Amino acid sequence: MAVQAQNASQKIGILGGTFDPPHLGHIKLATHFSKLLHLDQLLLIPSGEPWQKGVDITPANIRLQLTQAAGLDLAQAFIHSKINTAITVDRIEIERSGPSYAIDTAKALRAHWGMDASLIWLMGADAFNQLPTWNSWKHLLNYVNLAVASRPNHPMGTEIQPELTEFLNQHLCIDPETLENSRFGRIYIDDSLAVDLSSTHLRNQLNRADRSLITPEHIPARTLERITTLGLYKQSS
Ligand SMILES: Nc1ncnc2c1ncn2[C@@H]1O[C@H](COP(=O)(O)OP(=O)(O)OP(=O)(O)O)[C@@H](O)[C@H]1O
Ligand SMILES: O=C(O)c1ccc[n+]([C@@H]2O[C@H](COP(=O)([O-])O)[C@@H](O)[C@H]2O)c1
Repeated sequence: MAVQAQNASQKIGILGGTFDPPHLGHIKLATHFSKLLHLDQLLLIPSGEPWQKGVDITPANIRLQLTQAAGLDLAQAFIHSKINTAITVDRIEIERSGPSYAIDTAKALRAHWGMDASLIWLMGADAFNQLPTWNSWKHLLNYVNLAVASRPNHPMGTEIQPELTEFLNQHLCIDPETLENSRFGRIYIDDSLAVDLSSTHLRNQLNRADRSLITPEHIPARTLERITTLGLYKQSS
């Protein structure tokens, strides 16, 4: 059984992503876990060099602007849902050179927030299924917990490798209270989200003639406005 640290004081959620662009899947993931886990802070962390995403990624400084707009959209969603979590867009991965490894971010955030904070890395089932491809992935839980949300077309269990199943069995907790009171070392799986949206699909739609079909139901209002102002994801670009 993994070492667990109990009685955390501050609860810090971490949502890392390429955010190319941010969408309602990110907003709902963040809203759901901020409420469920009573997060004090949510850090939105745009990836500097998302080394697994290929070459056609929008420059980091533009994705940062989109993430900042999404942070404002999220703040509005929090007011609407009466969630008291503070939101910060953290440039930690953009300011660090080289590939964006979660382990480096987790270590730096632990040093920043101290040993008493509960650090909770939020992710979708697709990211969790890919965890064994991340740099030093087994060490990640020495610094943070994981909260994993279900995602359509990414079933957990069937895609998952034996090594990850064993890791999950060692660290799984079945209730969110255990997670929020642990400083690191636990994994909570939540199967209540079903948002069938992805950045790739939305980029493709924005790139085609059906651009007008994208509404704030897909990409939140301020983020969509920023995409339009910057002229992103157009056929010609
Ligand atoms: N619809 C969704 N439901 C649940 N989690 C999601 C959803 N979309 C993204 N996430 C999670 O948000 C984090 C950041 O995602 P990312 O910025 O890579 O967007 P994406 O839509 O997954 O991109 P891509 O189209 O390249 O797969 C990841 O942990 C991912 O699993
Ligand atoms: O640490 C790694 O090797 C690693 C590999 C892929 C993704 N990640 C992290 O996962 C988060 C989401 O990444 P992505 O690629 O799904 O947008 C982001 O914070 C990345 O830093 C991390």
